[in-house]
Amino acid sequence: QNVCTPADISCLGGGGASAQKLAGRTGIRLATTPADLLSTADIVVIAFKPQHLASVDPLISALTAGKLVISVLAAKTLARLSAAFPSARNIVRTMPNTPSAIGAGMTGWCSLNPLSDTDRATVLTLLRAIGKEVEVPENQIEALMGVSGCGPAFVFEFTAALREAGVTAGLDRDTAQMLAVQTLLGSARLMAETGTEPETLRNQVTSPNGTTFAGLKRLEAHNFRAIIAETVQAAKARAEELAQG
Ligand SMILES: NC(=O)C1=CN([C@@H]2O[C@H](COP(=O)(O)OP(=O)(O)OC[C@H]3O[C@@H](n4cnc5c(N)ncnc54)[C@H](OP(=O)(O)O)[C@@H]3O)[C@@H](O)[C@H]2O)C=CC1
Ligand SMILES: O=C(O)[C@@H]1CCC=N1
Repeated sequence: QNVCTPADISCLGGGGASAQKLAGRTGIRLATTPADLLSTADIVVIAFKPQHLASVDPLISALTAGKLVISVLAAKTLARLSAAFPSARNIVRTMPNTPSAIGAGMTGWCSLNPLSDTDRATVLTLLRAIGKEVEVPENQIEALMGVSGCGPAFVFEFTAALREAGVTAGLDRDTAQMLAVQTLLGSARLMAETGTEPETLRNQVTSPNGTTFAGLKRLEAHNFRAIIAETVQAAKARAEELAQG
């Protein structure tokens, strides 16, 4: 989104090929060691798997002194991050989602200490470059993870189910896939661009005793909303469990 240039960014992986590929694809600099990575950095984004936090602590803890650390690690609390990066000038815990890859992400975030005006502006610029952002109290991050962090997977599963239902109903797979994806996209844009409640838009599709009504009755009979509530609750509960570990 042109908020910075590739020359402003350096990356370091964990010994695999991902950082090299990223650098090759984007033109950002591939650092050779944590010291090389962090010597000129002011902001450090950590994006490895949560279970790697313990093993990278000794390498980078000291090197983050005075820097702003931004974490995307699921289930790693600000207290845990603060223990790992005790001399960072501040720490931001984020929960992004995969649509950020195309600038349509949704990121929830919170910070260890109130952000300075400069750091807040930087954080907002970075997060808005990949989609929308919302600041939430840390005790809401697990709930937010259940809705928007894991949510894309639930939406993809719904899309696949809609496609398969189309195939069962007599469509070929490619046509059913196109219908399902465009229906999701169009419905999401209609909600986002009009700001209208989904229930109102649903009602606008539903003629009395018509075809949509017949379909919605089946969703209700199978407790669609209860299933979704259980799904989000399970993700939230697992996130809370992992945060304890
Ligand atoms: N997937 C999602 O939807 C979401 C994921 N997250 C969080 O994002 C993080 C990354 O997840 P994801 O992208 O799926 O994971 P990936 O496995 O795709 O990426 C992990 C990255 O971490 C690097 N890495 C591994 N070990 C180290 C190390 N010791 N030091 C530095 N880098 C290392 C890997 O590099 P290499 O190839 O060199 O090993 C790789 O680039 C996780 O913490 C996850 O909780 C948060 C929100 C949503
Ligand atoms: O499943 C996970 O652990 C990560 C966190 C949110 C989305 N994916």
